[in-house]
Amino acid sequence: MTMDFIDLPPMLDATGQVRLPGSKSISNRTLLLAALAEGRTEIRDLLASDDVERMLDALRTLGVSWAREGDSDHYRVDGVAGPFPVKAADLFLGNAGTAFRPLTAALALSGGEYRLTGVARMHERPIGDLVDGLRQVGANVRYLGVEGFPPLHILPAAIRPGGMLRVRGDVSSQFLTALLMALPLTGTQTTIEVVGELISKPYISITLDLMARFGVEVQREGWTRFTVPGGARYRSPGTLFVEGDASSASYFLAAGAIGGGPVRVEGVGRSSIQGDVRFAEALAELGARVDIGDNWIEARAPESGRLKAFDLDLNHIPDAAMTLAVAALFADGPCTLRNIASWRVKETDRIAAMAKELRKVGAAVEEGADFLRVTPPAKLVPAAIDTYDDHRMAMCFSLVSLGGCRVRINEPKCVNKTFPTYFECFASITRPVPVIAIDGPSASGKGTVAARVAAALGYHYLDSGSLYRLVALAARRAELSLDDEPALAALAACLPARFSAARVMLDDEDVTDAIRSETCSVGASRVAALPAVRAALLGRQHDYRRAPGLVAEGRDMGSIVFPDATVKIFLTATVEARAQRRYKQLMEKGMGASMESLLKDLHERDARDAARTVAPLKKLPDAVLLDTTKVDVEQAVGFVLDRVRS
Ligand SMILES: Nc1ncnc2c1ncn2[C@@H]1O[C@H](COP(=O)(O)OP(=O)(O)OP(=O)(O)O)[C@@H](O)[C@H]1O
Ligand SMILES: Nc1ccn([C@@H]2O[C@H](COP(=O)(O)O)[C@@H](O)[C@H]2O)c(=O)n1
Repeated sequence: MTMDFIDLPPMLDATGQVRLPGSKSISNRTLLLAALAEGRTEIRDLLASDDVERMLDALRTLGVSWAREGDSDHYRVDGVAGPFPVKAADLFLGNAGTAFRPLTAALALSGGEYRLTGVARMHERPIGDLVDGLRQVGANVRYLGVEGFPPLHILPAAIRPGGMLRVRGDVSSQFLTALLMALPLTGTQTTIEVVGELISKPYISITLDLMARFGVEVQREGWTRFTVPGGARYRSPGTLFVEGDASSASYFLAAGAIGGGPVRVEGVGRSSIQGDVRFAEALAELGARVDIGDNWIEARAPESGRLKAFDLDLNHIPDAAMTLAVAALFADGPCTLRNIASWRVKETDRIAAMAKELRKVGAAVEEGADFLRVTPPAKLVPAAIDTYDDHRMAMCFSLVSLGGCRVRINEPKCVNKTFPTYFECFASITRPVPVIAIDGPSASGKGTVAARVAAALGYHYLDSGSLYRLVALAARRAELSLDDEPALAALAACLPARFSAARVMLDDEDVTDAIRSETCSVGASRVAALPAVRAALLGRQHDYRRAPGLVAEGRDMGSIVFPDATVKIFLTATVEARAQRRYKQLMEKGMGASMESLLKDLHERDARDAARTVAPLKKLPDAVLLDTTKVDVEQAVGFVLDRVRS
């Protein structure tokens, strides 16, 4: 099976504005409350994502009528004014904790028979504390697999009126949320006592706030006792606007703090009911300059340019805290994230996953049951990041690209869980390090023009042909056959080559002239036709992309190596003109040559470069043609610079 991935190039900076998608926590809570309420609720700006779809699908199966206004994010839900009318159903809830837990509670009190299943990871996420709580009021909930975990079988039961039930608060606050939202279905006063220290309290605040908007005021004594009044019934508030997702805001605010900024997120602000808006405070403690309005937050890099090391208790912002773990890569010292044990039972074991992936980019990481300590590396290392079907892993690690380091995000579609357009939004506020790609046949003048353009712009310069020439030379010295693809690829992967000033070194030998010999030219063109050799040289070429920019020349710069190049030039000249230039060049270097053999060699190399199956030389539709047959070097350089500046 092939792995899907997205490659993020190193970014120059981050600045701009993002309209946030709706909050997942508010969207799924609002849908459930609207479904159980009396009357019609108009929900504006509902999040469009996998988790919300799971909830919408389930509600429809359970007999709730809802409709979407065209393609918009506006929905109309006709509440059923009490327990669900459909009394038997099988529900698949994916990996949506915000659907699974509250629906479990609401269905356990609905007097029907239901089976609730999810993806494999959902079946590894504990639910025993919620089931124990529901059993205390008489609910009949059974485990279909492992005791304490989904899938669940819910059966009709006589719910005992009133009284008291106890639930653990130190594993997931969603258990308490689920009970609170479901208990009004009993119609009797019930008090919930929280056992253990309640984690993620701000999420309970969201629950209480939304219940109140639907007409049910829960009495709270600290964070230990919650009383749902008798006779409480949900009533539609009419229209309800879903705030932007504060956890999703964290990636963009961190981008502003790391990549210069300012980056502004719209949809959350001072008046938000989401606990994760307090990520902005944490970022400010790291030295970022943060401004906040009623419905927006903006972040910029610290005055000093570098984030400060931190040691923070992040229990109140468990989701957004993940963003801080990656922001730690950009801090001026070791950073500690404390009180994050709940990460272990999320979409994946986030402490273990975060530690493993941070190490890949060069950080030193210490992990404990409920903490992470991240020591940033002196220099980030390009890596392929695994995402564990966890949207937040994918979104967090996009920030690595702001450290001048390319990063590959494996299985990026996991962002669909909460933010399907995440990578488009990230692209809209970031500027990749620009690349000018100049491709063309041998002796067309690519190298000469590219080097001058790079000098004029102060950019780095990549002569990709020299890498193939080096492989050919090293292969000859190692007496490798030019047909032995695996051996040549292994050689290419660890080529001991260095480029210093205008000299090319192989080990400690200056091979600048040696790689220009006709034998190396022919050898280069042969090894360049081997896919494994090309693949082995790809990462090395990508590493040339560094701020402030790169001019790269070769045969496949615009097509394969830097397909997102800002400017693509196909530089060519007639084969006769090219042969003459090469002849003159060799004569000037005191090297003998014959026009006849040069013409033959160019014809052969052109044919081989154009005919090979991998990365064949050809002009791309998005490349600009520059024929230099009758154009001198100055004019050619001017042409490219005009394109870059236009
Ligand atoms: N527009 C031009 N007019 C005349 N001579 C040129 C022009 N462009 C380049 N040259 C000369 O042609 C010779 C070959 O150019 P250069 O080495 O830059 O080509 P190249 O395309 O990089 O070749 P290769 O692919 O073999 O490395 C050089 O001596 C260079 O000075
Ligand atoms: N991107 C590239 C660059 C070069 N090649 C092959 O290497 C040979 C030598 O390149 P020069 O630019 O130094 O002439 C060339 O003939 C190509 O076969 C390539 O495939 N891709």
